[in-house]
Amino acid sequence: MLMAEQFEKPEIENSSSLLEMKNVTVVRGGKKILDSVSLSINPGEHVAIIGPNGSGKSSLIKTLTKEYHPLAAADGLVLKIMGKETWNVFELRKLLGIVSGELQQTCCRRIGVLDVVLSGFFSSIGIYYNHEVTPEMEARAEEVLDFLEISHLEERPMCELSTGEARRVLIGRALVHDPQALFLDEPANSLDLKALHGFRESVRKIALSGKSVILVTHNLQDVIPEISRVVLIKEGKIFRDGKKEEILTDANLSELFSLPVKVLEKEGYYQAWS
Ligand SMILES: Nc1ncnc2c1ncn2[C@@H]1O[C@H](COP(=O)(O)OP(=O)(O)OP(=O)(O)O)[C@@H](O)[C@H]1O
Repeated sequence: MLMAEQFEKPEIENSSSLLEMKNVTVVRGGKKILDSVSLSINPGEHVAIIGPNGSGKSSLIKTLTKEYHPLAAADGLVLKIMGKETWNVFELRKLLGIVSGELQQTCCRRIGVLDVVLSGFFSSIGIYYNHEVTPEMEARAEEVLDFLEISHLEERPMCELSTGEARRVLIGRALVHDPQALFLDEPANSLDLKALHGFRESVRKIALSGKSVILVTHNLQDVIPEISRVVLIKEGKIFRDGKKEEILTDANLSELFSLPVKVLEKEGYYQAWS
């Protein structure tokens, strides 16, 4: 992953924090969907944000990507990403590689895999007449496909790929611009066992390469062993935050999901039974 250094990047302040949120409240449809959220994540840290359906996980990501805006009037509001409060949205989205089911649906068109990966340079979906794709960009896209072991898919259209293959291509799109962090929103939904295994191995490789992996999920099975910190979110509030082993307990998960839950750990992976 050396060639990424050749590409122009926005100036990032020398920050000790990848992400700093204090008192972030977001209101949508007359309801607080994030309620005084305070969360700080360091560069290189791998974190799982876990919560039930409707707890505010996607809203948290949308707040980071400036799709949702916090209530400016909140006391002591801080929302800094890589030390900065104000961002050009396109630059920001390049620096935060985001992979979600929503993005996968948007990309499910007759666009070739290589173009989808290249479009990560332009924060677009597909390549258009005004995009200048350089040989260096193509080489970088090929390098990313190779890193993710999906070079054989390069010429296939996205709409013909399996869910697992498409998910990995979107990781490639997110990685092509060498982001500081990879944000995965419900990444393993609808993957079968083999696809799940391949997907986890790719994410583990990225985590070990030094990038932050921020995983947002309701499924404990998605939590790769490299993740050491878990944040539980319930009804738009941070409910627990700490070391994975201390947070993923029967008591915490039962309270989070409002039903009796048993947590099992095996070889660094977790599962919840109810
Ligand atoms: N634009 C919006 N307008 C109105 N309500 C919204 C909006 N976006 C989110 N919400 C509400 O905010 C709450 C949190 O939604 P969010 O999508 O963040 O949950 P989630 O934890 O990602 O859920 P899931 O696991 O089902 O994807 C839900 O009650 C949802 O209906």
